[in-house]
Amino acid sequence: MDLFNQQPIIDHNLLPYGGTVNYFGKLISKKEADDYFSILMETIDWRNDEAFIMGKHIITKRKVAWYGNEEYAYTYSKATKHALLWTPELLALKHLVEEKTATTFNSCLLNLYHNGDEGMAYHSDDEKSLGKNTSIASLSFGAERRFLFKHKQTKETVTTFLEHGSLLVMKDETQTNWLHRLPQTKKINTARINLTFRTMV
Ligand SMILES: O=C(O)CCC(=O)C(=O)O
Ligand SMILES: [Fe+2]
Repeated sequence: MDLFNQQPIIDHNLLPYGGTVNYFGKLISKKEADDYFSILMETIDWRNDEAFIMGKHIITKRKVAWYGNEEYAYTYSKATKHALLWTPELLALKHLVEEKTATTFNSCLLNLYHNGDEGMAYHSDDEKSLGKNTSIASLSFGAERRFLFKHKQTKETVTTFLEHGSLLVMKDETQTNWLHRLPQTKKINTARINLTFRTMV
């Protein structure tokens, strides 16, 4: 056994209480992450996200896509979406993430932020279709962006950075007790792709 070539055990929790967030850092080399970024840009069926919020039809600047083991249907903000079937690259990334986290996932929500003008407001991924205390594994490619957590009761915040080729895992009661967001920033004018692997129940 090569003791110097072992993967470090990721047991550091970014959250002080009420959930578990593990940041695995750069899991994928720069070269490979660059390749994934270009391939995902080209092969994913990117669409502007639609929602009906307080009677208004909203179309986001950010683009999204949804892939899975099956053509799952999912309704949120009164818009119904259907999952597409895995592309070869998404399937390879799913296997990599499953191996690192010892968890299985059956779907993936993808986000494309063209630049720092685009972000995501505070929310929890606590929809019924995800079940309680679900694990969500988030892979990032492209521009490094800040990522924040805010506790629903104490309002305490935790901040981290999501690097090119990195993996972040949110699990246990994280979605019950904490919100998360990707803040907009004037400092970034390049694109970021994010993949969140999830388990639909
Ligand atoms: O872009 C990110 O890192 C987070 C995306 C996110 O929170 C979500 O899709 O629910
Ligand atoms: Fe989220």
